[in-house]
Amino acid sequence: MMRARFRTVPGWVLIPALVGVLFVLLPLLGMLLRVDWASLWGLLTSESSLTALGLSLRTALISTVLCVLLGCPLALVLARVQLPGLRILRSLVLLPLVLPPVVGGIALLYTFGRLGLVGQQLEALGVSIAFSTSAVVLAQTFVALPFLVVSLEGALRTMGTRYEEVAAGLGASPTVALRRVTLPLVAPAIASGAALSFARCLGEFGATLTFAGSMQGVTRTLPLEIYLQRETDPDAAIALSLLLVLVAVAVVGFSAPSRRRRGAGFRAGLSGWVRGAGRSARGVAEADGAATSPAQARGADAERGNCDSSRFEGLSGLGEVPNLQASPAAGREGHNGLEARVVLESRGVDAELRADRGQTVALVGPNGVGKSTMFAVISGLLAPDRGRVRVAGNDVVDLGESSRGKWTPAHRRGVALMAQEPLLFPHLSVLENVAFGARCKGLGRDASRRSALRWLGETNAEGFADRYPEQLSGGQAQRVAIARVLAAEPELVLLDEPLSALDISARPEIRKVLKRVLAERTAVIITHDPDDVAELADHTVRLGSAGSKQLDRGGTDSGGSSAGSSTARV
Ligand SMILES: Nc1ncnc2c1ncn2[C@@H]1O[C@H](COP(=O)(O)OP(=O)(O)OP(=O)(O)O)[C@@H](O)[C@H]1O
Repeated sequence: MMRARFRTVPGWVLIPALVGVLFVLLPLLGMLLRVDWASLWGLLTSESSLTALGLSLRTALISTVLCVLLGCPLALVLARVQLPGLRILRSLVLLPLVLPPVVGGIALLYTFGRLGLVGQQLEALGVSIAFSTSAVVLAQTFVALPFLVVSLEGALRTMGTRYEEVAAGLGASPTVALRRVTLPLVAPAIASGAALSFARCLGEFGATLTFAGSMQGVTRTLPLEIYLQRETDPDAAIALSLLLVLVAVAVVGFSAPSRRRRGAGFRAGLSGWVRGAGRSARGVAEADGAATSPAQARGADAERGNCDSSRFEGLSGLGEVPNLQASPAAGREGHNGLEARVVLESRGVDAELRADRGQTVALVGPNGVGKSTMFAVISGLLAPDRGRVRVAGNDVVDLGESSRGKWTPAHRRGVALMAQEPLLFPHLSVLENVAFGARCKGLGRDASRRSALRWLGETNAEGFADRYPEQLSGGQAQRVAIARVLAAEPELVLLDEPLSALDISARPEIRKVLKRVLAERTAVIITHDPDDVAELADHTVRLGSAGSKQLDRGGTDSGGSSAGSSTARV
């Protein structure tokens, strides 16, 4: 019986799809029917066939290694670096994808041939490339490189940079983040790109014939051997073609994404994250056993983002805290908490933010006023037009007309940023995630793990140490993320709505954990939830169009003066 299910594809699409399948499979079937099965083995194991096969496999393997070595950096630059002219460079680099291979062969000949641009110099050094096995490798690499670049660049763009940003906050230099985060996360794309490149190398014909010629044992690869045999021994040509088809099927099968492969889990997680969904209210509610009715979901939405900052006015104060400008530490040169002044005109942000050492400041204000922008500048993810940021007494940013032009990279600031979604590294276990920061600081493997276990204990998450992030509920993942940030021992913790992706029933427990672990730490928390302010914050700063304002502990306007420029929109 046919199982009823929601269909996303109209039924008629199956007909042209089937024609497409037949279009590819029929010629292969036609060839299969012409195979002389009785003499197949003899034809495949003839000396000329084995020589050509061996040469093809050897050269394709070397070329694929070259593609990986050159293609990975190239894809990283194309996907991540912003330079003028990079789009044009990208089109040029990918040209071999659409160029007839014979044209590629001619281009290589006039570059590396005896009289070519580079070939002349090489000849003078006694190195001759054209019509050698090296020429085969060059021709194959030339045509196959774009396959790896395209496949990896796409994966890097889909992945975005947020995992690297988390890694930087935990103290990972760009090189460490590349080795421990980026490359493992895009490993499936590298593998499938390499498999495609390998297949392309195996099938390469036009560029090889033009640039390397067809000398048995030296440059005559399998496709060239097939072409030659077609003239003299069609049965041998068919047998070798069958062999090439089988190798291609195996390679394409390896490179095709499999639902069962672990990498697929990463990709699913990544694409969900790219969609900006994080964990949906429903998903988290199910994971944590919370209610999921539409009314509750609406309530959670209201809690999450669209909270008017005027709600904080109605809360009663929980204790008198000196206002920022009057704070004895504030404004002093030796202030060792946080002092930030940020101007970024393109986002309409001009604001100041201060936090005394060991205190938690709640940063509140309406949507779009610049709270996350402040965090991005303080943590080193975004450069302001002008501004100064001091963390624990050190200038980490000092940019402006009359300033020294100082910009400390994100991984050297001691500022850890925690976002709404936990963003645990999906390829690392919970224990490895939490040990990440300590490892970046150079601590040994065992010591890092011991420290990670201690922090997992602090956040009541030691029971998940051996699990992978995809095996955690939203609340559990957030507890692990808190442990990971604290295990990195940052000078300053920035929390950007850390509870808003959680169902409301999961929030009190995480809030309790945060209250405990943030005590005595310098922290700033962006929140739209008055409960967070009441329970976690020593001070509240509200950003708004009339300037940033110091509120007292419960969120009540304490009458403090504006912390931003009086003329500024904050
Ligand atoms: N990537 C970006 N590029 C350009 N402008 C941006 C970008 N992100 C945010 N902005 C703009 O910068 C301003 C400040 O945004 P920001 O995200 O810092 O506000 P926010 O106070 O954190 O808002 P929310 O409470 O909704 O998170 C807004 O006008 C927004 O449209």
